Amino acid sequence: MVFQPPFPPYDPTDKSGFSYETVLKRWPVILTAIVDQLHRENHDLHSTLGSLEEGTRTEDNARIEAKIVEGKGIIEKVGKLKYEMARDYVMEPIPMDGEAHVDLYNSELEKLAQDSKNTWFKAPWLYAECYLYRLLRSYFVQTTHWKDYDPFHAQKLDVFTKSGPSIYGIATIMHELESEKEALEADPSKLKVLFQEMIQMCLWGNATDLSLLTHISLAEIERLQSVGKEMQAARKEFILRDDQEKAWDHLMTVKDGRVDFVLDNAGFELFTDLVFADFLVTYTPLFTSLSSPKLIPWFVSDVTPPDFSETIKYLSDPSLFLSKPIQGDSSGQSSSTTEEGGRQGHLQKLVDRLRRYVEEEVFLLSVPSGTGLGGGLTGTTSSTSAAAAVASTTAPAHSSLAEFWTAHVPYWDMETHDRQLWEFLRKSDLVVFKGDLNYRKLTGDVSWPSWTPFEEALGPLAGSFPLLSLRTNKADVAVGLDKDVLEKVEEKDGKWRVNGK
Ligand SMILES: O=P(O)(O)OC[C@H]1O[C@](O)(CO)[C@@H](O)[C@@H]1O
Repeated sequence: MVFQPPFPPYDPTDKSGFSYETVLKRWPVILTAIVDQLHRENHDLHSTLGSLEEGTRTEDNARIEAKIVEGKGIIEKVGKLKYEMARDYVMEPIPMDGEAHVDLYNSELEKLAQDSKNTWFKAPWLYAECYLYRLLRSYFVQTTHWKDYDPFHAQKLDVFTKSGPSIYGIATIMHELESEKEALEADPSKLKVLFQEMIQMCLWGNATDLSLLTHISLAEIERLQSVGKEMQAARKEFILRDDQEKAWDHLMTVKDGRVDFVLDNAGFELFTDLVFADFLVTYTPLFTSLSSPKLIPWFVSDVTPPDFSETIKYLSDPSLFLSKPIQGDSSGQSSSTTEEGGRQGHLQKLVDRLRRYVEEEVFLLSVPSGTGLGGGLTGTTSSTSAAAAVASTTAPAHSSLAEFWTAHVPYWDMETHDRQLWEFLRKSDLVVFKGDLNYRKLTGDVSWPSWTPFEEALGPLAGSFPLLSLRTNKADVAVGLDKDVLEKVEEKDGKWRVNGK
């Protein structure tokens, strides 16, 4: 039985909504960026060919030429898609490309056709956006040479390299906290304050405005302890709600427990997720942290299995960040060498610990190591399956743990659509859903009145497992607000639903 919410889904037929703006302006930009990226790749391939001597036609040449032709084919498809989208054409069925969910997406498309909602400006936004990324994936999967290509990879890496200052800042905070470990462990109430600060840090990792990250230190923790809840609330600091306090109390008592992260963006946000996981497995009795990536390039910047390994690798490579200017440094002067070395040392220590957690399978990915795009194993597979440690007792086959996240299905239907995954998450001690899209899927992206309690908006998922949703607002749906708060926020900032602040 699928859940029927009492409100309609957001869709672009409401021209004042964010989905209209997205279909009209934002998706075309994303599609154009893919075309530009492919042109660049093809140009590079041409240059490679050009640099080879006349008459040296090798197998490699033939392969490069074939890849260029296929690249042109994808460019044409993306261009056609952009044309049709702008003109509100009917959305075509996804071709049988051998990867997940073709039938699921296409049968939903047929249902939408019955109500004449199977076009770009009429389909529910959540469905259409997920369909878009799945359709794009089919263009690559159907080729021989671009199957493993992530058209967003260069963008993800570029953003990551610009996050150096925030990454170093957090590494230094973690370093300082480590030196206070004894004081923290001796006083669980300090750890609770730290938990709420970690949630903040992990939350703002999802924002575009990284300046909202706070500085955490033992002194700051003690100050927060001393001012108490009312003062914190008055200063608009984030405080734990009662149910979050209960979740914390549970985490502190559970033995060999597991925290799950349903990941969102690669790079800096993934780094903050790993730091939060590091805090949880280091300071609570939690034993493992299992992260769920997306199996295909998704919403531009989401973490795929190759991104996960790459992030850990690049964090160890200072050259990636060191050339970048320090954000917020108005002096225009670069930091001193000693300072640089100190920051580098703090990051290295943190990264060594993260690496060790990965090696010791304290940090697990929900797919085997070496999983490539689409879920297949790449040639670089290591013998250990990352999911194996968990799988040995509790997990179903890896694809069941990963595929659901690239379906369009609201999470209230998780039990119906992917019972194995639902059962698996039921054994988790905390499931952290990162980012806006996960929030939209948790609430079904329907137009709930904003004072609807979060639990109600979760539908039948409520109570399945302890969950924490960390999202900076990038879509219209928002629930769980008191009416007076809603009124104030509407007055203060007309764009609060979508501007991520
Ligand atoms: O990375 P996040 O936080 O999930 O954001 C993705 C969100 O961004 C958007 O593209 C809007 O900015 C939404 O379509 C989507 O919900």
